[in-house]
Amino acid sequence: MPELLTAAQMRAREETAMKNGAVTGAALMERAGRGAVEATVRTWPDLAGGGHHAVVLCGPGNNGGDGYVVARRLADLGWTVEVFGMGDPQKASPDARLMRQLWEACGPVGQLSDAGHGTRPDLLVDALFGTGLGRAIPAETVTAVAAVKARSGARACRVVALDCVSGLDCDSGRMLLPDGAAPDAMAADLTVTFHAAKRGHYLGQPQSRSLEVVDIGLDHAEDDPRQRPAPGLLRRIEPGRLAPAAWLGSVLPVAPGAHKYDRGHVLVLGGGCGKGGAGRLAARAALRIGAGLVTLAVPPSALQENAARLDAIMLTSMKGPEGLADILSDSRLSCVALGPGLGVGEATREMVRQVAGADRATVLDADALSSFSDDPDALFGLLHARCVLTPHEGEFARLFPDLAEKDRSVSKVDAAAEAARRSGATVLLKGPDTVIASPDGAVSVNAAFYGREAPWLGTAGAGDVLTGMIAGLMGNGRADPHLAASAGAWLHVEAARYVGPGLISEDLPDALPGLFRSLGL
Ligand SMILES: NC(=O)C1=CN([C@@H]2O[C@H](COP(=O)(O)OP(=O)(O)OC[C@H]3O[C@@H](n4cnc5c(N)ncnc54)[C@H](O)[C@@H]3O)[C@@H](O)[C@H]2O)[C@@H](O)CC1
Ligand SMILES: [K+]
Repeated sequence: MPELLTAAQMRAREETAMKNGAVTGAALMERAGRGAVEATVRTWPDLAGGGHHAVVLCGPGNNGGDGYVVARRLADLGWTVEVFGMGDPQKASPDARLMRQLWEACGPVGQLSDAGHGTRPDLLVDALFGTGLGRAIPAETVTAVAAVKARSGARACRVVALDCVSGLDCDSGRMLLPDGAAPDAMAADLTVTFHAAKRGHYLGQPQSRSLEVVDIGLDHAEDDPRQRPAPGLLRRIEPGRLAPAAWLGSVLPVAPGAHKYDRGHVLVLGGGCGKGGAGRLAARAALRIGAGLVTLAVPPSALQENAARLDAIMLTSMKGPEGLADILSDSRLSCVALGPGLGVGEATREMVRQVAGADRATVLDADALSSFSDDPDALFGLLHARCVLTPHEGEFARLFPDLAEKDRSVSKVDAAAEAARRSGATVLLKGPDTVIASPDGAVSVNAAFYGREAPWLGTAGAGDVLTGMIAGLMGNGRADPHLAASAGAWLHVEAARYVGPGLISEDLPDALPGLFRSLGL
């Protein structure tokens, strides 16, 4: 699975290569600019060849340096290129200064304030700011981008951003914009980034429709998605260089000749009469993803309702928390999932105490988390390393108020990592950019961006299904909590995409067989 770098990690990679004498900064910049032009033409083949018109906006740093390379390369291809720059060239790095000079042999550099004059370009190149951004971008850059877009009238020109959309904090995914700017003021159609994607590309609201990573000749760390990510590095959940079947084959309980007991026995604690849908969704997902057996335990009053709805899922009666100890005494139960539909209060707290005390793989969601809003430390005191918490932002804020989204001073990655450290459990913080963090520092992100969008996954019960999927994966014992949560989150999005718009949560577990087939499993 590909790693996602912070700005500092990227700088360190570049500096190491330059110190080793493997490459010069100017050569990296040249490769970046050339790679950006190639990726642009690959994305829009109609832009191949000459005769097109580009406007390139160059910032004061090395991102601007990349922009001057792009301008020169496009001119070499026979394009008409207008370049507008900002900042004092004497203060730029030697590499950026060199690239500006090389461009100046081809054409002038105008003032950013003049970028609105002229005819509609075919391409706008945003080379204003990259990984060196330290604060909100200046208003003049937002004005210049708007002015070039306005040249285009109703037929918007294509926008390519070099390294990132200017204003993107490459570590947190936040947009650092001047007051009054629209959130999507700098939005691009394509981002071409260099060497590896940065964290910010996969966090928050994506500002670019697509993302291309181009190689600039730096070394890549070897990464095997079947292993835990190295602490300190953020991994994007994706099979990467492995085929999905090879990756998921290490996680899914599909070993030939396996007995149903080899595939795990998942216990789901379900809600009372009329509140059983969430538990049933989780139970069905656990069974569909491959658990050998799934038992749903419900209060006696809900037995009839559930008996009428279940076949392969076994049903047992549980007379409140007092009845749980007896059920948990079955040593073949390999994973317990609880929370969806359970209700908030002391009964649920007691169930969590007992389940955590049973020292089994455990997934805690929804009401199992919210029941500890008044005393999160009491929950953390119960948890162990085989627990996975699956909060959405609201549930997360109840357990970790100081890390809550609305006044989060750190990135979502750092918030989830701190939550995992504090709770001693793997924390899966939901969203289109789902972050999974474990107490040992392993962090992964599953982003439904860049062609993996599944907005229809925001539907009632989808979280209950995710709980069941992770429980099913943990129950068979082949995946540790981090890998099970990662694979569960990935499959959850893939299943939603497999079904498409119109999806309801009931569809998700039932999409798994077809999805598995399509993935070659
Ligand atoms: N270092 C290298 O060897 C390479 C760097 N590359 C490019 O270089 C970029 C990073 O370059 P830099 O570190 O120079 O960073 P940037 O080009 O992102 O910007 C840094 C410059 O902008 C100024 N600045 C930052 N925030 C500002 C704000 N809000 N308002 C006004 N000025 C602001 C800084 O003082 C500095 O002059 C990458 O994103 C990538 O595009 C690539 O060419 C690949 C090789
Ligand atoms: K940029």
